[in-house]
Amino acid sequence: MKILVLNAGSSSLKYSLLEMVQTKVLIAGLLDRIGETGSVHRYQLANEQPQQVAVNIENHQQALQALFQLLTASQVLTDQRELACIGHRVVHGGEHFSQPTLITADVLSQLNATIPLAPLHNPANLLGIREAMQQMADIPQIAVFDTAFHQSLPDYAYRYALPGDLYTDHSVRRYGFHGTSHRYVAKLAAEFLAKPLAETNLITLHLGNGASVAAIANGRSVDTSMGMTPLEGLMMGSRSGDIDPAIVFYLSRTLDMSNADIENLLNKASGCKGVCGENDMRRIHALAESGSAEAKLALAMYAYRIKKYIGAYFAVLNRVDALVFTGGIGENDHWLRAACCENLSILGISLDTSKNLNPARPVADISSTDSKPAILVINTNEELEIALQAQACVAKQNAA
Ligand SMILES: Nc1ncnc2c1ncn2[C@@H]1O[C@H](COP(=O)(O)OP(=O)(O)O)[C@@H](O)[C@H]1O
Ligand SMILES: CC(=O)OP(=O)(O)O
Ligand SMILES: [Mg+2]
Repeated sequence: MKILVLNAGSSSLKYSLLEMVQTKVLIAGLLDRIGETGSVHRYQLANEQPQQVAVNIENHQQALQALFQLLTASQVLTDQRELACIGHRVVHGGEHFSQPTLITADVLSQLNATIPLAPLHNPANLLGIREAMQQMADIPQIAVFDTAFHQSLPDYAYRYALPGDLYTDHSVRRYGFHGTSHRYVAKLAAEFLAKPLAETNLITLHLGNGASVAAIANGRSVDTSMGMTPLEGLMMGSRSGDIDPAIVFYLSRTLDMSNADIENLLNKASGCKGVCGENDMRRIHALAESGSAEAKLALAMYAYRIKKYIGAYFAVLNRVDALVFTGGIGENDHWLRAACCENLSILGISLDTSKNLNPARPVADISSTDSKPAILVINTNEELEIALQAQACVAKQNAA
């Protein structure tokens, strides 16, 4: 049984084709710079070297066509009908969607209504869905939401201290994101700790280009750092994370910046990029090693903010079975993991320096024997989690 997972961004299409019986990735790739000059199709077939092909892709329609040509040519999918379903990553599901959902015309129009909540993400996700429905009308298409796992937050965690009608009439609340990843690593963590997920308390740190923390009580998300949009919370590659909202008025009033300028500043030119000019963590370390004071400051700020959330979520959870590091940075950056765990003996956190240097894959405990919580490094797999959830959704539909 094969499932195609699509993650459509405004100028990119990420995909994975999975064989579900052996849970094997047959091919995974990325078409980027859609609609710009110099599009590149990067992909890797199972057990082969990564490939990179220059292509001319003007829109998402052409991107999907190029993808299907490649799937056929490389013989990983000879006929669309081999697909059990297509799983789509949808960043924002609003309050309506807390489960993976079979996409119908009705669902599409409800998804359209979420666009004002996620203007930077959902329009592109929907473009990918529409195009896939055009080109593969007979294959069930399932939406899997980044927000879904966090629908279990209690009201005192998801409400902002704003007038009530902004919530009741305008849906202004914390939603949280990266739920697919937080959920996936939570399952693996519980398995590793040999505890039922429903009895496991965790702090999961998803640290990639976007970054978020979740407090998980008895297997359910009870708080998370991202908010109504993926801009709140931790300092990220190019997003500011938490700031005083009054800075926005100051920028508008004093620097005469437009809403669009400020939105762009906070999303694309802030975070690590704003502080040291670089958003890729590997390059930030290289800059810091070559003596850049700004890069050192960015690293110190990045780790400091994570530590503050760890402290806060200990207070939320009371008992923490494990701290989980995941995402490109969480999985690979031993310096950062050490910096986040430094001087947290008050919480019983104690890292084993040598285990931290080279953790086993896909799950490793890098805590020292006297640490109270385990400290786990877990490779996330959002594509696999989306495929598993899409598969379960189709099975439920078929049973109904
Ligand atoms: N070995 C490494 N050391 C430090 N950072 C790394 C390493 N490998 C990848 N990263 C960082 O991971 C980040 C990307 O994370 P990833 O989860 O792939 O992003 P995305 O959110 O786009 O999926 C980048 O900042 C990259 O520099
Ligand atoms: C929701 C979000 O922040 O996603 P990403 O990390 O992929 O940008
Ligand atoms: Mg990612």
